[in-house]
Amino acid sequence: MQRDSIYALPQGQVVDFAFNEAVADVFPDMIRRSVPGYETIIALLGVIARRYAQPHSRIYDLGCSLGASTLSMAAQVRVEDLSFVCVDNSAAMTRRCEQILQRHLPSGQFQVECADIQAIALNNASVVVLNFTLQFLKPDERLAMLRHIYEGLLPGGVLILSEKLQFADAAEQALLTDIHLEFKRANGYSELEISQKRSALDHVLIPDTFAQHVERLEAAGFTQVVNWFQGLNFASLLAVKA
Ligand SMILES: C[S@@+](CC[C@H](N)C(=O)[O-])C[C@H]1O[C@@H](n2cnc3c(N)ncnc32)[C@H](O)[C@@H]1O
Ligand SMILES: O=C(O)C(=O)C[C@]1(C(=O)O)C=C[C@@H](O)C=C1
Repeated sequence: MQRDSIYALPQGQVVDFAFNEAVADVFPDMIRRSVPGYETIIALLGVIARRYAQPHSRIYDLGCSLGASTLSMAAQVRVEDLSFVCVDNSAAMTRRCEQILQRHLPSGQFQVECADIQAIALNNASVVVLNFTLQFLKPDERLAMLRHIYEGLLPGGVLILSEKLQFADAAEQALLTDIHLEFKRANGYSELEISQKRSALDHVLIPDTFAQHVERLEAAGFTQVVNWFQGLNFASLLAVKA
């Protein structure tokens, strides 16, 4: 695995974070060292998908990056005639994702699309995964995305939504941000790497509060919303369509 050193040297002006070739090259290392619980979430996604996957349906992995969620689900799910649709608008990601999935899954079982997840057709879905992707959409476009997913889900289908959280309570926000920075230091990131990445993500990753997520999921139509994981300021919810 290639080590992430993207922000190791001082950059005159830190540009907005983008999922480009350089990020795609180091992505597995970057996300493991940045998101507390990432590996656990990936492993448990598969277990959750196993419960909800329906025969003759599709699983959508939206903002798939290198396909980690799809690989975990494909290893767990055991139903007949199930296919995976993996979508990302970064060509650097989808090119690598296609190669990785080809090595692990039968070619008829998956498709990888380079597209905006807001523009894709979505239907016959038993499971939809947004693993750290919704946070990159403009806040005023997020409800429409969830409604689109809800419409494309089969009855009994599930959306698994993982996000970085922010907190309405200033003390809770400060405490969890602080421990998250300690987590990054413990994983070998320098102060310079941490601060440059924070500037790069500033207007790009806009987190919501847990309450905003629940309210938006309910507004989109989901009846059961459950917080199944939290590691510091990162959480994952599951939302079921009745
Ligand atoms: C943090 S990564 C997701 C990680 C991945 N789901 C995983 O579990 O390993 C976010 C991904 O979402 C993609 N993305 C962001 N906005 C998007 C959009 N509007 N349409 C498609 N992909 C998008 C990015 O290119 C990036 O690869
Ligand atoms: O908050 C941070 O510092 C992060 O790095 C978070 C985050 C994410 O949640 O997607 C941002 C970009 C990278 O893809 C990996 C992790």
